[in-house]
Amino acid sequence: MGDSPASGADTVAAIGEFGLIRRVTEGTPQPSTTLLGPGDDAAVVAAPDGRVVVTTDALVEGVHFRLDWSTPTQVGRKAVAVNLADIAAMGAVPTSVVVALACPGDTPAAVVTELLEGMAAEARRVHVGVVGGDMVRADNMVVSVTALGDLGGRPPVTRSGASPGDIVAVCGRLGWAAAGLAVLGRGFRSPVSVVNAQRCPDPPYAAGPAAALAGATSMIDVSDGLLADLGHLAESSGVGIDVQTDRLTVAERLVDVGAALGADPMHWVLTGGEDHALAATFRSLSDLPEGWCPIGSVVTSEVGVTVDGLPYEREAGWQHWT
Ligand SMILES: Nc1ncnc2c1ncn2[C@@H]1O[C@H](COP(=O)(O)OP(=O)(O)OP(=O)(O)O)[C@@H](O)[C@H]1O
Ligand SMILES: Cc1ncc(C[n+]2csc(CCOP(=O)(O)O)c2C)c(N)n1
Ligand SMILES: [Mg+2]
Ligand SMILES: [Mg+2]
Ligand SMILES: [Mg+2]
Repeated sequence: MGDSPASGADTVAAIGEFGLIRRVTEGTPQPSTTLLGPGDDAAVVAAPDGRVVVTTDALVEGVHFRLDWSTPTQVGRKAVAVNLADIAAMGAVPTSVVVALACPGDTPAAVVTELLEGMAAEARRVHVGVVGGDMVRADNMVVSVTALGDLGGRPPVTRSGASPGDIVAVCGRLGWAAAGLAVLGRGFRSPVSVVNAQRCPDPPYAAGPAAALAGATSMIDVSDGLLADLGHLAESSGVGIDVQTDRLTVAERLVDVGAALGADPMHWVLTGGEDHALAATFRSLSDLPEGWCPIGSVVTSEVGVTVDGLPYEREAGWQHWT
């Protein structure tokens, strides 16, 4: 599964760049919004409302995933999912995905094909195609995805539209991937529910456009941690946000894992990234679409995020390089 380099005929180096491209693109079905798919210098995709939403995020082996923790399929799914979550966080629906893969030459070709199949599978969940990509040599694996999306005629839901008096709400899981990371980091492989949440998120894609339709005033996906990402909303909007911990449910599974590892599960909920829940603000409680839960409010205090009215003393979320 990638932890022992393959030798012989079926490595990336043996098949070569163009053989590999043929292997992963030929015969791949495309949805009707793909007007011209992989194989030319660029793809052509429909942009139904004349505007295109575009986002990109890269996953790096050893930083975002380990091939002894996750299958190539899970890594591929995750790489696409984190990007589709950013499209959803704008209130858009995805229209297509392009992918880039860098890996060493002794990577088994099966690792590459499974990874790309995982990407295509996650894209298929939202009825979009992988319409192009790139494959290059590198010392470590890097998977980079660009996703395009469509606003369906609505304005984008930005990070900057929250105002005092708004309700802060979330849709999706919080703390599960962080619990999974803690489990994997200690060398365990179970409970599988939290470990799988770390291996690949299950973002509530449809909740983004639903929030937009319901009049969400701002929105973000939780990639780095709830407090860290609400911090981006607060800063962009120039507001304060207070999170009420009695509004946050800590799943029984997280309580159990926290007890087993001597960790505080509420800390995972407040600061764990990688579940890609959506967090948004709404003018009133009655605006919240199904599946959204109120967790706090936008306040007039200084710009930033508080927890139960107080500053949070620990790290608010993940930061590269610190
Ligand atoms: N090198 C860059 N050049 C231009 N814009 C960038 C660059 N890196 C990040 N940005 C922009 O900065 C903003 C914040 O980026 P960030 O990666 O933190 O957002 P995100 O993808 O929502 O979070 P995450 O990466 O944790 O999933 C985005 O609009 C992104 O496009
Ligand atoms: C092997 C391994 N070590 C650590 C982590 C934890 N981790 C990595 S990136 C990130 C935040 C989102 O990143 P980004 O801001 O780049 O989207 C988190 C919580 C992991 N997933 N795998
Ligand atoms: Mg990003
Ligand atoms: Mg985001
Ligand atoms: Mg992102």
